[in-house]
Amino acid sequence: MFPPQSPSLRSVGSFNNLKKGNRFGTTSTTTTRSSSPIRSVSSHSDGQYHHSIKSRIIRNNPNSNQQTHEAYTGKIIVAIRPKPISNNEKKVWNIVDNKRIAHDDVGEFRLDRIFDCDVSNLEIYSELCKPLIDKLAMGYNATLFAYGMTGSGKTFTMSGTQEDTGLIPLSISHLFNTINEENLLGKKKYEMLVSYMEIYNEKLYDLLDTNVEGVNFGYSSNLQTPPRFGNSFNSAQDLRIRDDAQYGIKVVGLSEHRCSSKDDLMKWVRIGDKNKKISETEYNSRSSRSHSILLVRLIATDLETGIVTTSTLSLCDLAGSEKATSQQERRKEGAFINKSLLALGTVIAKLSSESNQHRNADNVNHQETSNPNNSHIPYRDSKLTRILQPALSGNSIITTICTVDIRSDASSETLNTLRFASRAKNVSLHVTKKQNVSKDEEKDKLIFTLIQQLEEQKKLIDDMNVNKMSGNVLNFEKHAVPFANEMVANANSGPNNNIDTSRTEKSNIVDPSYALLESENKVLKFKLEHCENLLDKDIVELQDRQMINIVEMLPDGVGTLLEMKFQGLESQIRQYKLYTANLEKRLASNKNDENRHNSGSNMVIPINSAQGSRIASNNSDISMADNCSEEDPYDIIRHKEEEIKELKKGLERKDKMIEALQSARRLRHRALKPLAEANLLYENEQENRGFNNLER
Ligand SMILES: Nc1ncnc2c1ncn2[C@@H]1O[C@H](COP(=O)(O)OP(=O)(O)OP(=O)(O)O)[C@@H](O)[C@H]1O
Repeated sequence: MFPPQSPSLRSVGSFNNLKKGNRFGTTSTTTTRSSSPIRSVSSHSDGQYHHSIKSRIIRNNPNSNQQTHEAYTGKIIVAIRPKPISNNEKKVWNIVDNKRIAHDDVGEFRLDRIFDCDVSNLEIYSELCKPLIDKLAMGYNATLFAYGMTGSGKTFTMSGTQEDTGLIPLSISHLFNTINEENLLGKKKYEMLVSYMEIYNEKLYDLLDTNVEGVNFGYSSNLQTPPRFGNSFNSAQDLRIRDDAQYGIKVVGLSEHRCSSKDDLMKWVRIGDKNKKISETEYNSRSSRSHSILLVRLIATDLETGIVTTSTLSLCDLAGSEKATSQQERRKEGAFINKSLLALGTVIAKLSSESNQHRNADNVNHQETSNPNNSHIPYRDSKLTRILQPALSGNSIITTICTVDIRSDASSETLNTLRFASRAKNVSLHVTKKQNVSKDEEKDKLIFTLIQQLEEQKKLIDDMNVNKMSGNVLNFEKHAVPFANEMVANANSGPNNNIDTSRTEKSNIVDPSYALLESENKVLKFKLEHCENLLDKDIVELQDRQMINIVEMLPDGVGTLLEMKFQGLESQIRQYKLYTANLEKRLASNKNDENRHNSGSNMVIPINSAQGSRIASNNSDISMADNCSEEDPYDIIRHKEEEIKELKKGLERKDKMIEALQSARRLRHRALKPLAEANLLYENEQENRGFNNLER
C-alpha cells in the first residue's frame, strides 16, 4: 500500500534522537531561562519525552521569567491536527501520545505536538498561537500556517466556524487585548495595518483592493469603496514581488489598511475571505483554490525611548494538495496548488538538511540560522515560497499546523503531510527584532517640548493677567504716578505759577480743543488706514517679482496711469504727514497750556480712591476727589500722545511703501527704456522714410 520507505521516512527514527536542547525556541545569550522548564501535562507517558511543546512555548512566553532582549533562536514548531472521523470509519493512523503518530506499516512520526481528533480551535490557539502573538507583541515577526491535504480542515482551523472560532479571529482578539493593556500603561503607541492576498494559479492578487471593479458583494457599509466581487478576477492585477531591504520581499501595490480595533481588522478579514477563490471539489464542497496570506503589521513606538519596533504577523491558509480531478478547471488549479506545495516542500527539505548539517558540524554554542551554509534555496520556484522567503530564511518565528485525515482513504496524503511536518520542525530560526528610532518620535518629542513651553507661557500670561486685575494699583504706581509727578514738576517750574481755582472742575481741565483733536485724529486715522489698504494692495502686487515683470511689459499708457496713481498716493501721504505734524504741534502747545493752568498746590486729579490714595502718599500737594468716575485728564493726554505715536509709525510704514513704489517705478522705467528707444528709432525711421518718399 505504501511506497518503500523513503530516506525521509527512515530518518523518522533520527528525529527521536535529536539533541532536544537545541531544538527548542530560546532567545540569544541575553536570555534568562526558567530554571525548571514546565513539563507536559499530557496523560500520555513517554520515556523520551523530556521537553513538551508546552515547555517550549512557555519558554517563549513573555509572562514566564524569561527576559527576551535580542534574537530568538529556535525551530519551526510543528503540530498535527487530525480531522475527526465518525465511529463507523476506519482509521489507519494512530495517535500514540501528544507527540507521536504512527501507522502500522510505516512507522512512527514524532512531532512537537499531536492533537486529539476532538481538540477545539480554542485549545490549539491557547497552546500554539497565544505564545506566538505574545512574541509578535514583543517585536518578533510571527508566522502561522496551515498545511495539509484538501478537505483536512485547514480553513476550519484558521478561520473557524460560528461554534468554534478559528485561530485567525482568536489571534487578532488576543493581539488587540495585549495592545490595549499596553496602551493603558501609556508606555507604547501602536499602529496596525492589514493586508490580505492570495496566490491563485501562480498569480498574486490583493484580496482587499478596493479599486478593483466589481459588484458590491459582502460590502461593509463602513468602508468607503466597495471591494471587488468575490471570485472575480476580471480587473484584478497580478501583483509583482520584489526584494526589499527592510522586509526581505515586498509585494508591489498590495494595499495596506489601518485598523484601530479588533472589529475593524475583522471587517477586512471578512471582506478578504469573501474575495477568496473557493470552489466545490470532489473532496470539499468549499475548497480553497488558492493560498491565502493575511498580513498584520504591528508598529510599536516606545514613548520613552522613541524606539520603533515593527513586527509582522503572517497567517496563511494554504490550499490543499489534491489528486487529479475530472473537472478541467479544478485540474488546472490543482496542478498549480501541487506545484507550489512541492516547491514549499523542497525549500523546507533543503532548509532542514542545512540545519542538520550545521548542527552536526558544530554542535557547540552556535547561532542557528535556517541556512547557515548559504547554499542555494529555491525560493523563486513558486510565488508561495517567494512570499514565505523572509519567514523561512529565519526572519520569523514560525508555527505550522498540519491537518491530516487519519482514515485509510487518505493515508498516502497524510504520509506526505507528516513527512513535510518532520522536515519543517527541523528548520532552524534566528529571529531578530526590527527596531529603529523614529523620526516621527523625534518630531513628537519636539512637539511635546514646544507644547510644554506653550503651556508654561500660557500660565505666565494667566498669572500676569491675574496680577493685572488684582494689582491695578501696581500698574498705576508704575505709570501714572511718575507721570503725575512730572506734570506737577513741570507746572512748578513753568513761568506761570498762579493757581486758577476755577479750573478745579473737569470741564475746565479738559479743553474743548481736546474733543476737536480727538475727532480730527479719528478722521486722520481712518484716512491713513484707507490709504494703507490701498498701498498695501499695490505693494503686495509690486513686491511680487513676476508682477513687476508684468508691469515692465505693460504698454506705455497703462504704465503712465499706474505712475499717476502712485504719485497721487505719494502726495496724499505727504499731505497727511504735514497734517499730523501740525496736529502734534497743536497738541504739544495745548499740553503746555494745561501744565501752566494746573501748576499749583490744589490741583484736583479725579481718580478712583485706590489710585488716589497711592498718589496722595507720594505727593502731599495733590488732593483727592474720591469716588469720581470721570476720566483722568492725564490719561486723555497720554492717549493723544499714543495716538500720535501710532500715526507716526503708520507714516514710517508709508515711507517704506513709497520707497518700494519708487524702486518699482525705477524698475519699470529701466524696462521701458529700451522700448521707448526702439519706439523713437522706429518713429525716426518712419519720418526718414516719409522724408525720402517726399524727396522721391
Ligand atoms: N476538526 C474538524 N472538526 C469538524 N469539522 C471539520 C474539522 N476539520 C474539517 N472539518 C470539516 O471538513 C470540511 C473541510 O474542511 P476545510 O474546508 O477546513 O478543509 P481544507 O483543508 O481547508 O480544504 P481545502 O484545502 O480544500 O480548502 C468542512 O466542512 C469542515 O467543516
